[in-house]
Amino acid sequence: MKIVHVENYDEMSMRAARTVFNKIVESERVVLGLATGSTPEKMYDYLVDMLNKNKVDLSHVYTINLDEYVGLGNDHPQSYHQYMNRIFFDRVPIPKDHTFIPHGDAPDLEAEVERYEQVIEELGGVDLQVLGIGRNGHIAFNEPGTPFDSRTHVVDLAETTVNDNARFFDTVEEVPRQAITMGLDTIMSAKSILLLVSGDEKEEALACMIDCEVSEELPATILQRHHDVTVIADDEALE
Ligand SMILES: O=P(O)(O)OC[C@H]1O[C@](O)(CO)[C@@H](O)[C@@H]1O
Repeated sequence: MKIVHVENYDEMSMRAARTVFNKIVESERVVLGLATGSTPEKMYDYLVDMLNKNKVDLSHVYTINLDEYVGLGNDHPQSYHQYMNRIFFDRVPIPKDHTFIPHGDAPDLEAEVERYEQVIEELGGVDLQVLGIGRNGHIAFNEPGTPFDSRTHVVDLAETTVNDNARFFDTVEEVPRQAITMGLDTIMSAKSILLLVSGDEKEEALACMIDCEVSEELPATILQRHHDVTVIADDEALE
């Protein structure tokens, strides 16, 4: 695991954007695994600037997102579909039919998780997976206790996650209690992983991810077993 220690959120975002940009321009075809949440927001801003300034053609780029809330339709303002449109897809010339996110309002959730795994397989797997980490050590929406061999599945969100994500909704009652998420084994199948960590509220989870024994109680520890993980973390997260 390679740890890149940066000063602050801005530098983390710039470095991450550069890594994704380089991957895009150096590849003939690339599948990016994308994350949502607060952490990657500025990375997307920088990436949009870099792609547009350099007039990069994106017809060879495919994206597959980690997760989506159960019960939110693709048009719901707090859905990850809308987050991705706002922050990235609507701002760059990526073909919309190259972008994939689970459907949180699918009538048959089990069929939806199977469909999503099939999509990943048909794309040929993820080349570069961008990840954040939750305060409780979750990656994507894989909460503590999630089996390491999990593929895309439906999860019950931990109370801490519901509370943490309440800031994106008007009230905590509006936060969905379930999500569809890529599993830990799905994430570990990515060829390389870029984990972004910023802020002192992530300090404990990050320290444990690096040093604790690998355990399903802190899902991110599984990354210790991946052969190509780069962590970009700022001062506050590493202190
Ligand atoms: O970046 P944030 O908003 O702190 O979230 C951390 C992680 O939590 C999630 O938003 C899920 O709760 C992940 O998608 C994200 O990587």
